[in-house]
This record gives sequence, structure tokens and C-alpha cells, in this order.
Amino acid sequence: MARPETDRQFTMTEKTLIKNISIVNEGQITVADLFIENGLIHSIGQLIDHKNVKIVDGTGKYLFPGIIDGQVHFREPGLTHKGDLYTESKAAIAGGVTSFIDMPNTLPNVLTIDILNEKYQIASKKSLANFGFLLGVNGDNLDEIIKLETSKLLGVSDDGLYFTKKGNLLADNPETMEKLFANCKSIIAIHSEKEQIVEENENIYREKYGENVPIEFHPIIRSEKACYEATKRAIDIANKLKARLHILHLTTEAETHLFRNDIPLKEKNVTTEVSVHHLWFSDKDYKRLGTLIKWNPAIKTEKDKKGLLKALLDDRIDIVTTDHAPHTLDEKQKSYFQSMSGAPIIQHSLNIMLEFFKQGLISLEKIAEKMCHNPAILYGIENRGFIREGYYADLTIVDLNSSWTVDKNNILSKCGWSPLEGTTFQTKVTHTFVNGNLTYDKGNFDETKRGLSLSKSN
Ligand SMILES: O=C1C[C@@H](C(=O)O)NC(=O)N1
Repeated sequence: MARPETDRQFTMTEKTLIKNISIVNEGQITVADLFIENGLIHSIGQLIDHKNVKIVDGTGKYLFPGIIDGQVHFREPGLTHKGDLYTESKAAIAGGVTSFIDMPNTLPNVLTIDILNEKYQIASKKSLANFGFLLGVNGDNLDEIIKLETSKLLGVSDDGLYFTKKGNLLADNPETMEKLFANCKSIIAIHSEKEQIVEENENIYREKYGENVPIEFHPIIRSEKACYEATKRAIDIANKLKARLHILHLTTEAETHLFRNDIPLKEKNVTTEVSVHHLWFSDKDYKRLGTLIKWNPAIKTEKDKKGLLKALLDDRIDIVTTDHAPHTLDEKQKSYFQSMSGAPIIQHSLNIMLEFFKQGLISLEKIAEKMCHNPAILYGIENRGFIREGYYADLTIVDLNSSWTVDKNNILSKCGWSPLEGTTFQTKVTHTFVNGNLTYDKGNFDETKRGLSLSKSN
């Protein structure tokens, strides 16, 4: 099988034979051996006999393609007191995530190709996982963006830009959106909330409670209406202009009905995702966790949570992401308006989905589809996301019968806390291979290798 053209630096990785493992891939679970050579999956089959290789006994364990997380905020450059490309990629790998796509709301915002290239440079030196970056887009750089060869970009996005730069957001400017959608050839990933509606709601509650609005009102302020109207309008414009639209982190049951499941993912021009926290938490959790679970868009009701899972299972929702967004505890534990939105969660995303499996709510094959195969298809990522001979050996081994509890001592994200502290998971990631290198082995890291930039298939 031909080696992918993108990179040859991993020819030095050790040859490894994973023996007798249940391989979860492309709708099937098959017990087999898998041989890794030169960073790639060399062969899959029964009893492959190789000498002088590292052996990993997979008996009783499950092998997934490495998770591809389509939405993260690793904070570098500019916000590295919260997290950086080294620390957050390390947390990712402990959670079985081998590739990530990072959003443009770092500092400076990623509004030019130079800044985008700088992020790739930093990641190639620091990231333990494979990486891709979206170029930021808002009203200010729109004219520059549409002059670019956008088909070559992994994607463009407005996500999170409102944290560092007010005004000119896509969701509030349909004319800007139309111009972008008409001229952009890459995927356009948008954060879909109408800020005007949110601001009106904020004013109502500020008048009533001052700065100390109870957090329980967060999903009423960042309301279903704000989400639904923004998503509906974006889809209508995308359909009219034949743009390739991706709605990030869907949060309401109402919005799920705007998406189709009667065509294959490859043929969709409008796709969407759910982030794990919107499947795991609901508004019942605000009382217990307060602003620690303040996210934008907000965690909504039990009905929304159930509706999101239903839409994930019936393929109206295409992928699962984390929106991993570390902030320090100080930044989180503030009054309503002052508390930052977002939380670290990448280390536990596979555990969360496997917990749903344990509850009989989703199959292992569906988890692989939504966390591995579909992100690769959706972003057009070459030679990753599937367990196939000739593909990169990005692989995650899990033990489905091993309990552990999240606490401060086992959290790897730089911010050092998690909204999941005290949660016991019944499954454990035991090994993570990145480009054939056993980067994570039962709690120990091999930090000698760096991840590769994700390349786009045509
Ligand atoms: O979309 C986003 C961005 C993120 C962040 O903190 O960067 N936090 C959020 O709550 N939502």
C-alpha cells in the first residue's frame, strides 16, 4: 500500500504488533491483529507473524481509529495561561484523541494567512497530536478572505471571535454572510446564535438582577430562539448560494429538525455537530455546578439533551466534538456576566460516549462513526479516521471494564480543573498511537515525537 505523500518523518517509529484485539471500524467489530510499520497501518488479519517488534496484547480490549476532534480551543498563541498546544494536546491524547481542529479565537485572532501559518509552525514544534487550524472570518477580513484560494483551506470559522473582538459577527450580518457564502469554496463553520437576541435578553435580566444574574437563566438568555433563528437563516442562505456550511455545537432539539439524514454525509452541503457536554449535562446541573458549566451556546433542557442524542443516532447530526475551551478557575468562578464561557473536556470525551454505550444508548460502531470516520469525511482529512491498511496508524485502545474517577490529580489540561471532577467512568483509554508512535501507554507518555498537520484530500 502506498505511503501517504504528506510526511516521511515517522519512518523511524517502532514496528508494533497489536494482538488479538476487537477492532471497531466501519460498522463492524472484528477480532484481529494489526501490524504497524513506518507510522502506518501495514496489515490487519489473523496471527500475523513478525519478529523483533513491540507487542501490545489487545485481548479483551477494543481498538478505535484515533478520535478526530473537530472543534477545540487550545489557546495558543496569546492565551497560554489557560492552555497551550503542548498541554492540551497531551490531555487530548490521554483521552484517545489523535487529531484536532483548533478555532481562530486565539490572540491575535487568526484573521490572516500569516497568523494561520504561525499557528501551524508552533504546533509542529509543540503538539503531540495531529493538528489543523481554521482561518477566522468576520466582517473585517471578508474581502481579503474571498480573494484567497479558499478551496485549499481546511475551513473558515467565526467561532469565538466575539470573545476578543466585538462587532462584525457573521450571525448578526446576513449581508456579510451572503457575501462569504457566495465566494468561499472551503467549509464554513459557524457559531450559530443571534447575538442581537442574546443582548436583548441580557438587558432584561441585568435590569432585574444587576451583575448577579443566577446562572440558571443562561439558557434563557442564550435562548433556543437565538439559536434556532441563526441556524435557520444560515441554512437558508447556504442552500440558496450552494455554500458548504457546518453549524458548530448544536444545542437545541428544535434545530435538529433543520438537518437532513436522507443523503450520505459526502453529499451534504449543510452539516452539523454536537459537543459532548451538550449530551452529558442539562439545565438540572446548573444548581450543582454553577458557572463551571457556563458554555456558549448554553447547556439547555433535558428535552434538548435527549433530542440531540436522537438526532446523532439518526444521522441528522454528523459528528461529535468537544469545543474543549479551558479557562482558569478564577476566570470561571465569577458573577454571571464576568464568568468566562467554556470548559476543558477533551480528556473525557470518549469516556462520556462510552458511558452512553454502557447505558445501552449508542453502539461502539456508531461512536467510531461520529468521532472518527465522519470528522475525517466532513473536513476531507486524508488517510485518517479509519482503520485501513495504508492509513496513518492513529489508534486508540480502550478497556471497557475499568473504573476510574476524575479528580484534580489526573486532569492534564493546564487549567487543572474539570466540570467532571468526582465523576466515575467505567471505561479507560489505555493506549494511544499517533502516526504509529505509542504516545500514550497506560498513563505514561512518549514525548519524543510531534504530531503532523492534517492534510486535505481532494
Ligand atoms: O464557542 C465557544 C468558544 C469557547 C471559548 O472559550 O473559546 N467557549 C464557549 O463557551 N463557546
